[in-house]
Amino acid sequence: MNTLLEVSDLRAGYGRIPILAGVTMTMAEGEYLGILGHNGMGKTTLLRSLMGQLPATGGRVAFLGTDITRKRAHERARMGIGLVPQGREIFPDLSVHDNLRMGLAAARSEDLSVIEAVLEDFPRLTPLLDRRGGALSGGEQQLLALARCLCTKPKLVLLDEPTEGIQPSIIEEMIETLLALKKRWSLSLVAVEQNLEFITSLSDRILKIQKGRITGEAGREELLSGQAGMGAI
Ligand SMILES: Nc1ncnc2c1ncn2[C@@H]1O[C@H](COP(=O)(O)OP(=O)(O)OP(=O)(O)O)[C@@H](O)[C@H]1O
Repeated sequence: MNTLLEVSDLRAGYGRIPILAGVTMTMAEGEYLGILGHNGMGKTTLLRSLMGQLPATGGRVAFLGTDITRKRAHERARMGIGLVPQGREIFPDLSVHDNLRMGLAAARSEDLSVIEAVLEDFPRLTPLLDRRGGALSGGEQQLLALARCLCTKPKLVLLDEPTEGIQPSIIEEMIETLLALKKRWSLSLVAVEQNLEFITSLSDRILKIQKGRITGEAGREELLSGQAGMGAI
């Protein structure tokens, strides 16, 4: 498998406050990578930094062999990186269909067949296409945010705490959808989470983040057997 993402000693923060204190990690094309960490450990900061929304103050990020450390978010989006932010950030006053069209517009596309193709993996959204985004349940909004991101045809999706405040039945559906996407679209994923079950069901590998650094890999067996709960992270 080719290397998709190579992050070396990445540093970033807000103003003078350093948050990422030298993140180093590598992932292969087609891999689903989970990153597990408590509140405030830098998970969102890492994803924003990988997306280019937050400039690196040190280190290097390479995507498919190209150095993207200084590239801005829209350039990274064009290269195939998509972010589904925490809190979803859908457009509440636009219909579900128009939200998806905003995804297309972000990719400078008018090809509506992309929306149809994406909807095949999101049957729950099809009967809701005319409904206002803001009138969807939290779980439906999360599915919409993911579907909208897919309309940009990303190779790599960065998913920020998708299970936050969402019913278990929709979490199950999200896991099934993401696993189907992995096969059908050869998608790669970095998901940051605090939900152990979600991350273990989905990920090929799970890394632990602590105080802005990757501190090691969490074994899936170990996590599933409850030997290494969040207390061990
Ligand atoms: N815009 C900002 N300005 C200043 N500090 C920030 C900003 N955003 C986040 N921080 C700080 O950076 C640190 C890491 O935050 P981050 O959101 O990356 O953590 P997280 O692991 O995603 O946590 P959570 O699970 O609570 O979302 C925290 O101490 C947070 O207070």
